[in-house]
Amino acid sequence: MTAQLTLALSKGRIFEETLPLLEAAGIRVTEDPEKSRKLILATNDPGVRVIIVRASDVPTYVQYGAADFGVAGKDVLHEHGGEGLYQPIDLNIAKCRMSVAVSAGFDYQSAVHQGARLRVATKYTETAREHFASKGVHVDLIKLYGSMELAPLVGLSDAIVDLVSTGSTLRANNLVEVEHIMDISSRLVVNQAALKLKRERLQPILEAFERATSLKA
Ligand SMILES: Nc1ncnc2c1ncn2[C@@H]1O[C@H](COP(=O)(O)OP(=O)(O)OP(=O)(O)O)[C@@H](O)[C@H]1O
Ligand SMILES: O=P(O)(O)OC[C@H]1O[C@H](OP(=O)(O)OP(=O)(O)O)[C@H](O)[C@@H]1O
Repeated sequence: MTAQLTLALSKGRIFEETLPLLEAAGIRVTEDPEKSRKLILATNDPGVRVIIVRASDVPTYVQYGAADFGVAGKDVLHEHGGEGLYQPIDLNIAKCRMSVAVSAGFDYQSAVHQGARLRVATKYTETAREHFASKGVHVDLIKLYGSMELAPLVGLSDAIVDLVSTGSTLRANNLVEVEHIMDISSRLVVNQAALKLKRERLQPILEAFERATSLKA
């Protein structure tokens, strides 16, 4: 009997941008997560199923082997730490950057140089902690789960650490990007035990993903 493979994806951009890669491996998801409330989706391959989880939960499902493989942003992987995960391929999808942003009138350089504590609101506390520690800037981190752009506008924080792509969310809220922390794209992550035990099933899919990714680059 061939092993069943479970792929963890989040709804939205990661699901949409992974579909062509799956197709390159001959796999078609037969249900639409935007239309269905189902969390386990079938594919045309009876040996492969897709589970729909929150973007930030993908590494956890894969780490514990509840999914054999998944797709997660570098932002999410950096926060998770990557324990128990093999990360063979940068899929070059869901591309954006992690940045520090402040209200347009805020003098960030002076605030940083004066050595005062900076209040920083973010969902990405580990990444922010590392970034400011490497610069020797003292920060008070305020953990948020979304709509980070609001925090400086209502006095919750001096700065935010968030993802930026087109910059339109920052512009719409009169914020400016003052530091680029890292470029972000999504990676394929594989459970380390599954990589050994289900290698025969996984390998052709990983190879197809790799080919499709390099063709796109
Ligand atoms: N504006 C963007 N442009 C391109 N890629 C993005 C953008 N925003 C986020 N991403 C990338 O896509 C991934 C998934 O983002 P998505 O918005 O679907 O989930 P999320 O709302 O950040 O996560 P969660 O549901 O766990 O809170 C992010 O982890 C990031 O790597
Ligand atoms: O620079 P931009 O192109 O405006 O993208 C940046 C926004 O995208 C992400 O949010 P989210 O995924 O909630 O928003 P989206 O799906 O509307 O991009 C991120 O947290 C920013 O708020």
